[in-house]
Parts: sequence; C-alpha cells; structure tokens
Amino acid sequence: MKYVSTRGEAPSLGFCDALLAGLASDGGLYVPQEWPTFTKRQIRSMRGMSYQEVAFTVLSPFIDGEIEPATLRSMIDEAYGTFRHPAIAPLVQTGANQFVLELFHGTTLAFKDVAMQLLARLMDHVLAERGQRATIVGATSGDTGGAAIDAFAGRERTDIFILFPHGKVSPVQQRQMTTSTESNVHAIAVRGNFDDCQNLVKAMFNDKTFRQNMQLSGVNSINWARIMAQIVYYFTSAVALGAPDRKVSFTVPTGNFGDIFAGYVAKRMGLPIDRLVIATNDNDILARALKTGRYEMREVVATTSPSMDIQISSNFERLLFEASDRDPAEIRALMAGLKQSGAFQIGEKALKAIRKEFRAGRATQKQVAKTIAETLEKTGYLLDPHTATGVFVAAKNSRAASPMVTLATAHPAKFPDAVKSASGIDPTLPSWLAGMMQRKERYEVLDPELAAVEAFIGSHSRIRG
Ligand SMILES: Cc1ncc(COP(=O)(O)O)c(C=O)c1O
Ligand SMILES: N[C@@H](CCOP(=O)(O)O)C(=O)O
Repeated sequence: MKYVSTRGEAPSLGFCDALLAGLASDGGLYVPQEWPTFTKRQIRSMRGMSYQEVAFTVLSPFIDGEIEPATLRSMIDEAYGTFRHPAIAPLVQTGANQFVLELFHGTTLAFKDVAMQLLARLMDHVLAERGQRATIVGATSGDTGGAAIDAFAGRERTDIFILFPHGKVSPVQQRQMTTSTESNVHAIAVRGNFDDCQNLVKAMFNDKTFRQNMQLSGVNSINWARIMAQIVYYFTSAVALGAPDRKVSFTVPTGNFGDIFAGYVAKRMGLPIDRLVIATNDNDILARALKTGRYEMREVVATTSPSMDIQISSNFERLLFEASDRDPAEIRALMAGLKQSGAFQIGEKALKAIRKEFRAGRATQKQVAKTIAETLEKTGYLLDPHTATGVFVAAKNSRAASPMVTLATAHPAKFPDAVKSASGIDPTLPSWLAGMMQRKERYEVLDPELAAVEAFIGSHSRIRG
C-alpha cells in the first residue's frame, strides 16, 4: 500500500515513511492510494470480536505487512491496555434509536487517546528499527495536546512540543499538558488561537531545513495513522448495532474534520453507514460550506466546547481530494485560495459529491447547555459540551431507518464549568487525575511567530537544529 499526497507533488510513501512524515513535503496530506474494502461476510465476522481484534483486522491492510503481525498485535494490546473500560469504546443507549459511543475511557479523557496511544507505539517501533530519533510537533485546541503528551512522555527516541492557544483551553486540559515532569515534554502557550498554532506547525513542516535538521514528525490528524486508528470504532459500534445487515448513522462533533473523515473511510471500506452528520458549534465553517458551497474563514468565537473552536479544518482537504476524483491540481488551487483570501468556492461536482455523503448542523452555546440539562433530566446521562453539540445536531438528523450514534468525544469532567452551569452537577475527575490540578505547571509563552517557536524548539530538542 502506497500513500499519495493530496497535492500530488510529494513522493508516494509506504506506511512507515508516511507515519514519520506526518505532513507531505508539498504541504498536502497523505491518503492511501486506494481504499481497502471488506465484504459483508468479513464485516459480519467482526461481531463478537474484541476491540483489539477488530483493530488488528481494520488496520492490517493499511500497514500492509510493514510491521510484523505479532508486533502489531502486541502494540494494539498495549495501547488499549491503558484504557479504563474493558470494551474500550462502549455504546450507551440514550433514546429509542439513539446511542452515544463513549470514546473517553483513555488516560486523558478524550477520543484522542484512542489513536494517540497506538501512534506513539508505532512511531517508537519504527524509530527504534531505523535507529532514528524524532522531534514531534503538534497543535492543540485542548485535547490532542494532553493525549500526545501522555502517550509520548518519557519516550527515549522522541521530544514532544505541543502548541496550545494561551488562555483558551480548559484548566483541566491545560494541566494535562503543563504538569508532566518528563524532560522530553514541552508545552508552549501561543498568544493566539488554535488556527495560529496549527499554521505554525504546518509552517515548521514547510520549512525544509528546519524539518530535516530537527527530524520533525507530527501527531495531529494531518498524520494518516491518526485517522487510521479512528476508523476502528466505527466498525466496532456499527457491528454491535447490526451492521452489515442494518445501516447505522453517525453524528460527529467536528473541528479539524479528522474524526468524521475516519467515518467516511469506514464507509468507503464497505461499512454500511446511512447518514454521516457533521456537528459544529458556533464556529460553523463546515456547516456553512456544505450549505453555500463556499468555505470561508471568519473570526474564531470562544465557546463552551473549546476543542472545536477551529476555522481551518485540516482534514477537509482529504475529503476535497476524494470529492474531486483525486485531482491534486484542484486541491492546490483551492488551498492557494484559502491562503491568499481565507476562502474558496467548492467546485460544483465536488460539492454534489460531498452533499451526497454528509449532512451538517450547528448547535449554539444555548442549545448545547439546554441539551446537557435535558439529556440529564430525561436519561440521567451527563454529556460534555462537545458531545452535547453532537447530540443536539443528531436529534435533527435522525430517522427511524437507522440507529443514530453520536460520538462522545470527551468526558464531562474535562469541562466542569460549562457542565456545572448547564446541569448543576460538578463532574469529578477520575482518581488517576485527582491530584493534577495542584501540581506545578511548566510551560513557555510565545508569540505566534515562526522564528520564535523554531528557536525554542531548536534549543530544547535533544536533536539540535
Ligand atoms: C472533545 C473533542 N470533540 C470533538 C473534536 C473534533 O474532532 P476533529 O478535529 O477530529 O473533527 C475535538 C478536537 O478536534 C475534541 O477535542
Ligand atoms: N480538537 C483538537 C484539534 C486538533 O485536532 P487533531 O485531531 O488534528 O489533532 C485538539 O483537541 O487539539
């Protein structure tokens, strides 16, 4: 299996090279040259398998023998051994045909742990085999950072630098990034928003000398391996609800478009998905783009679901690539437009293809708060604000023909203020995080300037630039 760049000007790579590369050298994102598919029979055989077995089955065609099957199995076992729920991603029924898929039973209480725990092991393995080291850079609106730091802390072959928007993450999210005592961990608070952080990370990758000198690697969902690991729970949940003999719908709280893109891939692999619904908060660039055909950036608004306070939705580029019949010239033109004017018009054919596959909706902060309160009252279930965004949009896009699964992307205790003000309940952190809020913080505050960030990383990475 080779991986190709959405912009068509970077070399095609095998799985391990794409894993370490993160972003393609032409600024594009890697996608598999073709989508592996499963027959109905193969999907049916996933019923009754453990999460780990489904993971092995779904991931193997993407890794295509580049990692020994026994080694892959043990990495999967180790990664999901860190989860606090035996099902890894349990389904909870919240209404007649409504379910939430709890993806927050990992160490940092967000869905990011599902992919990150595996990604760290995959990277470590490949770096060790090659006798290499890497400097990991990542941007976070709150959850990716904590998950990445937890997964990479103390690893001998990597130094990790996480950029987060100063003052714009929840106190729990911030402590998850700033209280590590491991010397390979560096948290950087950027005076800006998430998009500034993500732009800086992409700019570092596009600075060829810095990239090479520092042996940069990325852990955001620009890295294909992140998406790959997130495909698995679409399969486990759908087969639990009757797939492939019954179609299942999904609503996904969306920011960087990674999680829902993984659902789209699951569908391309043969999973019978009925509706795929994008749920956004007030930062509704994706919902607007689907409605009007124009992808147009606006000022980021701070909401009670801060992890989705995003305008530049990186993985939308992967979808545009698919929807334009994999025409890299079209993607290059759209991305140049975005860089120049903060907007682009989606071509008619591509828009039609996207509208065929996706629906989209938005929840305001008021609607999110109401959804948290009403769900608690009706079912006794406490939602976090990101999941509540999904549940609100799911209600408007469900139909009797298929069960609707909303991805529960974070634990309510990560956002206690918003949850308490909506429900009156102060959600408590699980025991393993209990002392975290009292621990000493360590982080650097920097302006959103490439030179300043590169200088900090260059002088703190064990690979000296
Ligand atoms: C809790 C939570 N929900 C939803 C999202 C959106 O996921 P994605 O960026 O993959 O669309 C994020 C972060 O991106 C998140 O941290
Ligand atoms: N919400 C994310 C934003 C980055 O997303 P990623 O999936 O591309 O890493 C976060 O919590 O940081």
